[in-house]
Amino acid sequence: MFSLMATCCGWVRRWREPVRKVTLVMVGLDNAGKTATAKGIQGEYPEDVAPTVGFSKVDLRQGKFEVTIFDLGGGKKIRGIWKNYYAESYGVIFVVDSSDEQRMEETKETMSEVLRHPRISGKPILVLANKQDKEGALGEADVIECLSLEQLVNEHKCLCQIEPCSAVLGYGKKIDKSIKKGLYWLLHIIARDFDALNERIQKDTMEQRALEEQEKQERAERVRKLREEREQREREEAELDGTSGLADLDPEPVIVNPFQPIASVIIENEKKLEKKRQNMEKDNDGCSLKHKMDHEQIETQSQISNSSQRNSEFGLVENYQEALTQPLENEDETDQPSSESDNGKKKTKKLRIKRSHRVEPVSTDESAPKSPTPPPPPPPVGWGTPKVTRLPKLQLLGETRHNGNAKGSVFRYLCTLHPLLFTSLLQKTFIFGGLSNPQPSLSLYTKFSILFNFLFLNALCLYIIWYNYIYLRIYIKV
Ligand SMILES: Nc1nc2c(ncn2[C@@H]2O[C@H](COP(=O)(O)OP(=O)(O)OP(=O)(O)O)[C@@H](O)[C@H]2O)c(=O)[nH]1
Ligand SMILES: [Mg+2]
Repeated sequence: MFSLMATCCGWVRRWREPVRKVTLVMVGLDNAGKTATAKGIQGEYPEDVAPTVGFSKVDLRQGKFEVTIFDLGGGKKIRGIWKNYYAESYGVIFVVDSSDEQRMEETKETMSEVLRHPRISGKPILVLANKQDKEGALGEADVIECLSLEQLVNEHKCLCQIEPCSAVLGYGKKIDKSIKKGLYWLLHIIARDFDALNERIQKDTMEQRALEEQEKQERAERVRKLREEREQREREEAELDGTSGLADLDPEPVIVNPFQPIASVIIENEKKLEKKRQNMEKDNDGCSLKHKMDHEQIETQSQISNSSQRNSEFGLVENYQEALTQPLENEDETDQPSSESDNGKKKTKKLRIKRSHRVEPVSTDESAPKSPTPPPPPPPVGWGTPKVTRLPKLQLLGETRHNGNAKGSVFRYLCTLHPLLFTSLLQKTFIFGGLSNPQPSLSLYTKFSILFNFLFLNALCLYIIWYNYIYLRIYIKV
């Protein structure tokens, strides 16, 4: 009777207990099965899990506990973040891949590191020897032995429970009972020492937050200093640049600017051409005509360089020279008799263009016999816009000045534009034996067809005449 009453009192006491928020950390090497286990606890299908980068959070209600599990990524590079979660955790779930014997040493070191941490030492730890479903997986005793678990937990005064399990066997209510049992044990231990643990966690959390705040301020200070240093450096560099700008004024070897004005390049090219020509002159001293021609060429080139069509390319200048040389030479040949006959007249030089592909020998020998009928010189062409023989401006008929009357103009216009009229007239004479009838023996059918044709064409012509007459009336006051 008394025992029944005591049990009832226990139930009532537990029922009246406040809801406790508990935070747990789930750690272990990568690929151990942490996320699969967490998913199974949460009631989700534990397969199709990807490696955790950072952490994932699982919330569940277990009796009077609101449990939050931080499933932390187990990769080597992520393990550094584990310590950030130690302060607020009431206990640890350490997942071990029992089937991976080769990584047991690494697992042992990692576990030792965790338990050694001041914010974990003394807190309860649940070791899940996972992947028991796999062939060759180590049993509970082997895992304890491999990890030297007893020694570790004794060393760090941690209450420990090991559960051989498989995270993929089931999930939710059908989760592996070992996982469920292990979780109950952990929560039970936490509940038992909750007040002491809670006090420690509050303290550790405050310290952790203070530490984080301090680190944050230190980081901000570091960033500020770095920024100031950078700004200072930039200012100094700017000042240095300013002084170096003045230093540029000092006479120092000047690097020749490759981008020079186009005019200077042309002048330079002209000088080069002149030098070339002078060399050629030396080779041919006796030729005064050539000298004269060269002089003219140089003059012409200077005109070119002054014109708007300036070109800095040396090659192009040479092309112009070639184009100019040939006409000048030809001109010399053709103008020779006139200059001999009439020296007093002022000679106007005209540039003439020849087709570049036509090559004519330069006649340096003046005494050479000339052809009796020299070819007519090519038409003169200037460097400006060539003169075009313009067509007479089109005018309206009404605006043209004719000697005859306007009606005569209309008739001429119609007769010119519509030869059909004349065709029909010819047909008329042809059929009815007018002026000439070359085929008098035509059949009646042919005559009718021609007559029909004649009538149709006449009608068409009349329509055209009428249309033109109406159209032209607009322009001509008949
Ligand atoms: N056979 C078997 N496979 C499991 C078991 N638990 C997890 N796995 C598989 O092991 C692989 C890794 O599982 P995870 O849960 O991602 O491992 P983890 O510890 O979270 O890995 P990290 O997130 O990288 O730290 C997955 O392919 C799971 O399906 C198990 O009990 N048995
Ligand atoms: Mg994971």
